[in-house]
Amino acid sequence: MSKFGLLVMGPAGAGKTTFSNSLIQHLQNTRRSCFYVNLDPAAEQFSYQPDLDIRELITLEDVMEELGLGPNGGLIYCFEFLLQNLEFLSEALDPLSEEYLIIFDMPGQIELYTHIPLLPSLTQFLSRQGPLNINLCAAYLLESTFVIDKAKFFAGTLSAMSAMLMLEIPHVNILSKMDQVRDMVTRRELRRFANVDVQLLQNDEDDPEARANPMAPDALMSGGSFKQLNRAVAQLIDDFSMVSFLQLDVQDEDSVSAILSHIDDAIQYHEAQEPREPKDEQEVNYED
Ligand SMILES: Nc1nc2c(ncn2[C@@H]2O[C@H](COP(=O)(O)OP(=O)(O)OP(=O)(O)O)[C@@H](O)[C@H]2O)c(=O)[nH]1
Ligand SMILES: [Mg+2]
Repeated sequence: MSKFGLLVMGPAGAGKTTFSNSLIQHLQNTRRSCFYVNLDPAAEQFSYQPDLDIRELITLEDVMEELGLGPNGGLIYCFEFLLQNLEFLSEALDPLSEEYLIIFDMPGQIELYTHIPLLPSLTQFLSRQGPLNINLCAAYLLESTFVIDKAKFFAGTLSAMSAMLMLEIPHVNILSKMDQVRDMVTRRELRRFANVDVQLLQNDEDDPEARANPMAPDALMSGGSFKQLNRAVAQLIDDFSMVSFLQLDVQDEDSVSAILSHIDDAIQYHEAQEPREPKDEQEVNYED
């Protein structure tokens, strides 16, 4: 039988730990079991004490001090060390039953999600292709405040897409910290960002505000070669047409619950919890 797990990923400060905590709170409120794994070797404080913590194996601080590495090199060393000591994960996770949702709270270094092949190796080990046989889903968080600066938003969208393509596991993208943008952007506009309407990236050519303030980020985006780059990025995202975002407000339990429903669907959690039908007696007789 397989287990269930969620990799909470995304750039630094996107709200991964806060989301993990609100998810744990919601799971507890709805009497579901969860197992919280911190995989950030530089994490400092937690509202919920992790059930398993990479810092018991290795910490970024020790690596930086003892090997003289910087924070990014140090993080890569920590993940390589984890991959050489996978029994640290399997000893804790193997005994868990399929009722548990295992939440992996990941670090925010963006290179982990773009070009370094450490996460694919880790997911391979955790997922159904590996010995732990976990039905895994990735949740990629992007700060909703990025919608204020379209170039930033689309750069973030590309990083989400890169993680999706690299990990090859079910994936939900989430715009986090929605409380921070509700008063700044209309619902209609937010919907366009959530559905990744690539026209948003191309419309600035006719934007009078951009023309009035040529140094504003949106105006810079409409300059010659940048315009061409934007068109190419828009085309790329459009070609894949598989990026959209759910909207998360951690203060609102309904919002957390709606996101969990998407995750449950992706990992087919409820199907596994349904009691299995006893074999039809007639069918057994017929087979006999
Ligand atoms: N207003 C608001 N602030 C938030 C929300 N989620 C997180 N924050 C704040 O954003 C900051 C970063 O949140 P974290 O949850 O630590 O983000 P993280 O992605 O785990 O960060 P790293 O692990 O350092 O990459 C903290 O100051 C949080 O209080 C949110 O939904 N709304
Ligand atoms: Mg964190």
